[in-house]
Amino acid sequence: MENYPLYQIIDENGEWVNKSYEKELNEEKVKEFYYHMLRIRTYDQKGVALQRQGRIGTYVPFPGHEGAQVGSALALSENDWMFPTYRDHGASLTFGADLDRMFLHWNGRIEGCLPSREKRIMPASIPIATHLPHATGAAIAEVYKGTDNAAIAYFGDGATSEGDFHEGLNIASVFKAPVVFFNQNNGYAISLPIEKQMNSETIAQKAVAYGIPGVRVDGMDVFAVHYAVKEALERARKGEGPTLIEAVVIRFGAHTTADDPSKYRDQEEINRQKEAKDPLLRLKKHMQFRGFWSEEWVENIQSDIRTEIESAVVKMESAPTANTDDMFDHVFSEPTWTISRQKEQLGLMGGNR
Ligand SMILES: Cc1ncc(C[n+]2csc(CCOP(=O)(O)OP(=O)(O)O)c2C)c(N)n1
Ligand SMILES: [Mg+2]
Repeated sequence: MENYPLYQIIDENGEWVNKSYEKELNEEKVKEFYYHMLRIRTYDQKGVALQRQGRIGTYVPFPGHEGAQVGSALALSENDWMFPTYRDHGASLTFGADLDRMFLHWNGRIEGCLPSREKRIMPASIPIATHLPHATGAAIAEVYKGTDNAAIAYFGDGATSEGDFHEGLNIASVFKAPVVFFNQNNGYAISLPIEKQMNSETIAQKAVAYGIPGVRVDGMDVFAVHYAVKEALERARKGEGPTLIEAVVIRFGAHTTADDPSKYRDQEEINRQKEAKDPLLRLKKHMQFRGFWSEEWVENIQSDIRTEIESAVVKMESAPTANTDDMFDHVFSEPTWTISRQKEQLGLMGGNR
């Protein structure tokens, strides 16, 4: 742990721990962070509500992760590559994914599942860690093309126990690929606590095995995440290779809406943590003491965000029902016989075309 101290810029009271970026963190920039965190939280609340009302399928909530997702996404440059997981739609939205299409994704429409047209954002990886070698490949391709674009891969603590994590980091370090491995350590892989998942004290220390820098950052501190990722991206663009960042976060909600966390976590403790550690609350306290906070400003942005989200929901609900053929048509460019057979069987069972 001593070798990987937790990097912080503001503490739980919103006060400075480290003033290195004080000048850059002016009112406009601080408000930009808050705006995006509020936007993705509002989106997330809508996602859970829609699932509970039976209007979308399973939804993956991310409260507690807002600082990590916004801080990292706002560190990227226009043409960088983002490789998110199922929990990182907050990061995708912040980087520029289309909100309307994000809701279509939850409704099973194919338009919502294809790579983003707006930005270099890959479809969310549901298989754990399989996208880490892909991110490494995209980063190496940018080196071949002679650009200074980089890639960022998002993944959880559980993902670091997968072979693909090792393969992605190993090859990236050998080729000095411009990629940032951005881990959100929320201490759980579904219901499995981290102590039962791994024997290492931190995730950052796993960087040693690949000869790359490992950075441990307070993931509830949006500023600390932002500058840790920015510094890693700068190293990547200079040809200095990958970095492993461990952002320590608390997942306030369920793993997905199909999970009941009261079976394996003390809900009272979570409620205490929400009050003490919420990344939005921390930023609000910081803004208050710097005189940047205004209720009127928050009400205005909140109202704009609600309008934007409600309009996306209307578009989602007026879109045609998802076509079951889409599940098969986008797996291979030429379908294998097993895929063709499954598609035919589902059609006979009354698949939806
Ligand atoms: C290759 C693979 N194995 C197992 C699963 C089932 N699974 C879904 S989420 C999950 C836990 C992942 O935990 P973590 O990496 O910590 O991410 P988090 O959900 O906490 O964001 C598992 C095992 C999967 N999706 N893919
Ligand atoms: Mg986890």
